[in-house]
Formats: sequence, structure tokens, C-alpha cells
Amino acid sequence: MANLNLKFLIVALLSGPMLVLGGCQSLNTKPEDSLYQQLGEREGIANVVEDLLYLIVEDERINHQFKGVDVAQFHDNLTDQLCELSGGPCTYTGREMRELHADMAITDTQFNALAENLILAMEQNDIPTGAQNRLIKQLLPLYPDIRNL
Ligand code: HEM
Repeated sequence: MANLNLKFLIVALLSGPMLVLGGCQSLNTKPEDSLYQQLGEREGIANVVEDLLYLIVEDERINHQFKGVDVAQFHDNLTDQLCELSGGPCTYTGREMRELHADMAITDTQFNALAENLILAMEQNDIPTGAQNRLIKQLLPLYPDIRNL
């Protein structure tokens, strides 16, 4: 998993699970639910971000990058960002993505590790697979800024 290519991850995330599990979604999710609602609104997103933080701390591929980070602020800002990106009534007020990550020399492996942990955190919070895929898709445009490309 550590060497997983981003493209492979995305293709796997967007095609495989959707095809295999897409049919199941309709059993427990109303099609008109917005992504924000499927994530459990701001409270649900805050729970996902909290679990993501625990997973980051355990993950030796990326935890060194987070030493000294203000955890409460990180939690608040990432929650607002995911809330806004999922169509919720939040406004991300933190610093711009490129500026924040510019000095971190983030690799593809590290980017994928964070995406993988976010998916695991969503799994832990019983977020439907289709909603997981849709959130990851919303994050893809941030990739060049976070990788400083
Ligand atoms: C889709 C991927 C990512 C998203 C959406 C994202 C989002 C964010 C957001 C919203 C913040 C602001 C939090 C704050 O104000 O404290 C932030 C900060 C930060 N991010 Fe990311 N990030 C991503 C990937 C990564 C990766 C892969 C790493 C390192 C492996 C990383 C390391 C950090 C660190 C260390 C900070 C704190 C910077 C500081 O306080 O100066 N991020 N990120």
C-alpha cells in the first residue's frame, strides 16, 4: 500500500467500490441525500477528522510531519474545509493549501497515506462507500497545491 500510485488509488477508489458496492448504497442511503448529509453533517465530519488524527499519529509514513502541530486548530480547520467541500454551511478560514504545505516536501506516498487514513476514518464512522468516494474526489483538485507541484 505504501508504494501505491495515486492514479491507481483514485481509479480503484472511484471505479471498483462504486461498481461493486454501488448497488448496496441505495439500500441504506436516500439518493437525494447531499454529500454533507451522508457524512453526518458537521458533527459527523468532526468525528471522522478526530479518528483521522489518531490514525495519523500511528502512521510512521507521515506522523513526523505533524510534530508540533496545534491539534485543536488542525481539527477545527480540516473539519471546516471538509464541511465546505462537501457542500455544507461552513467556511474554511485557515491558510491557503499551497502556502500551508509548501515547505513539507510531501511525496505521493505521503499524500496517498493521508487519503488512505481518511478512508479508514470514514469506514470507522460507517460513512457509505459512495460518499467516501465523492469526498475523495472533492480533494483531488488540492493535490498539486499540497504536493507543491
Ligand atoms: C488531501 C490531503 C490534505 C488535505 C485536505 C489537507 C488539509 C489541511 C488543512 C485544512 C490544514 C490546515 C489546518 C490548520 O490550520 O492547522 C492542513 C495543515 C497541515 N497539513 Fe495538510 N492536508 C492534506 C495533506 C497533507 C499531507 C499528505 C501532509 C503530510 C504528510 C499534511 C501535513 C499538514 C501539516 C503538518 C499541517 C499543519 C501546518 C501548520 O500548522 O503550519 N497535509 N492540511
